Amino acid sequence: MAGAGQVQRNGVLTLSLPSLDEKDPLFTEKKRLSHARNLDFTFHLLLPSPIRKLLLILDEIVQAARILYLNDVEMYFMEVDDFGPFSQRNELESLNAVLQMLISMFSGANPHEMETLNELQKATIGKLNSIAVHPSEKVITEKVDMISEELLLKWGQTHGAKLKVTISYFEEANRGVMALEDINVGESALEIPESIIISEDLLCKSDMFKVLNEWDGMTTDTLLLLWSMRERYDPLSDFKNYFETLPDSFNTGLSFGISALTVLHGTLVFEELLQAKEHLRQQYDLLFPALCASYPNIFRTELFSWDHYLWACELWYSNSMKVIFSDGKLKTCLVPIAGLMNHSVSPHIIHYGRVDTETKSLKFQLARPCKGGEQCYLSYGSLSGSHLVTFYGFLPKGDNPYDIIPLDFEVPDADNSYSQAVESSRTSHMVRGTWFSSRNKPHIKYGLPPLLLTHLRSVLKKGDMEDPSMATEDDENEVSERALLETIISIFEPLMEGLGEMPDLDRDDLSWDVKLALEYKDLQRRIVSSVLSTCLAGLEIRGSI
Ligand SMILES: C[S@@+](CC[C@H](N)C(=O)[O-])C[C@H]1O[C@@H](n2cnc3c(N)ncnc32)[C@H](O)[C@@H]1O
Repeated sequence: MAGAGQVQRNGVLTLSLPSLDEKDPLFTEKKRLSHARNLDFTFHLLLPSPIRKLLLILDEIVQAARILYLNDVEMYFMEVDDFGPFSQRNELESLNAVLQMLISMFSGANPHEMETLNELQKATIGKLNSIAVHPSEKVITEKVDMISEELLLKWGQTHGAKLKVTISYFEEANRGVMALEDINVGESALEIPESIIISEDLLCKSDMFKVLNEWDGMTTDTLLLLWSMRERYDPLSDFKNYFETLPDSFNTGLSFGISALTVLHGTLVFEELLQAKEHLRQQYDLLFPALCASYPNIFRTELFSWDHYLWACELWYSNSMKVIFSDGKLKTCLVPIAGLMNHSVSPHIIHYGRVDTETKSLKFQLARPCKGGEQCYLSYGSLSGSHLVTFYGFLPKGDNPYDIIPLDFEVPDADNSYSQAVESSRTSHMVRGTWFSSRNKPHIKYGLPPLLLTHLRSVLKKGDMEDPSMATEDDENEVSERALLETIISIFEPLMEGLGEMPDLDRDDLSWDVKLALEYKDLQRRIVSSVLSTCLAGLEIRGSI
């Protein structure tokens, strides 16, 4: 998306957000939505304008930016008369785009324009500061051994890393990074030189690369995995300081034991975990013991066990980032120091994917301010709880808007009348906790996604067509609304039964994996229960129960 503001000399200030990107998979949807809402991405301001008017225009600009930066889940759950905010991620992205647009206009602006831009910038920063965030976790202050982390920081700084953060211990997430001073929007909390980022570029220097390049089916990702398995134990590694800060075990879902898996039986993540683990085991069996037998000097048996392989997989799943390097190539990499940042649904940093070609460093710039002494959080992406449990081994605090339960309906037969009755051709739908829609938005009906309701109404309408009644239109609407709610209940009641009763256990005595599995199941129950409650409340209003 390219765009900028533009200052004109005739008392009109033209503000332009980036235009819609045709490569965006949601391009058509976003175009339709902005038309339907009468929103443009260019705004003309008559100068001078009273502050009240400026703030009204700013609201409109933010509304347009929200559409520009919607992702597929946010778009799916969007209600007809809901203008946002849609999520913290979307809000941060939108407000930062507005800020960038304003900043780009300062040079070349005359005093009147400058005054207006200043007012708009102040109001945008005010909006950023007022985003409700989940409180930062507490730093553990008692003496914790941080020798390897301190060595890592020193090593990074000698290689040119610039840091406004340090490494600390936190209650839930183990290590994380803490701001040493107040850091403002746009400032970098960390700058990591490209030269100390671990990527495929290192592989060509390795003897592994020479022998494995010809190995059937070898990919760069597998090469990186194998490289890190050996590098971890190499006392002469250039990245010794980095490897020494890594934990002995990662505790992701891929390491769940039988008891935790038993807890998860009947949930989505259960299948996801089994499949992921099975896939990794197959990959391992394709490589070992063959590699150890063919190249015993490079692949020492004791370093390439299944447990070591799983450790390396968990390392890359939970710690790697995708970054565009200064040569323009997108590479999966491990970024020393920055790899210690934790994820939050209220992150400070949302974009960190491109090496700055001037400084040849990866900058972690803040999208919202972070106070000195607080943990500085990253966004790992718009990830669901099941993905976070499987590949990262945690569930974030606070409401995660991407915690969805997918619902796949059968594809209607193309040439029967049923398919014509189904207005939406979409067959994959989803729900999430209805608290996301109902909170502060009392006009929203049921808190269930409009696309799902439309789909089910169409299916039910078809059912009625086969059995035409003599009822009036009002009666019909009332009957179909009840049928809709009853249908949703009939989908979700078995799901709730499948999740079973909450066991009455003292969780402090449980192992990390069983605790996490129970936490995940609680979350699923909360989501399903919110859907059932909203439908039951709807039926009650209609006097049906
Ligand atoms: C990139 S590392 C971050 C550094 C990590 N905390 C450590 O001490 O090595 C990612 C891992 O940190 C943990 N983590 C990240 N964000 C978290 C959060 N919000 N709550 C709990 N654990 C978190 C998870 O174990 C995850 O797999």
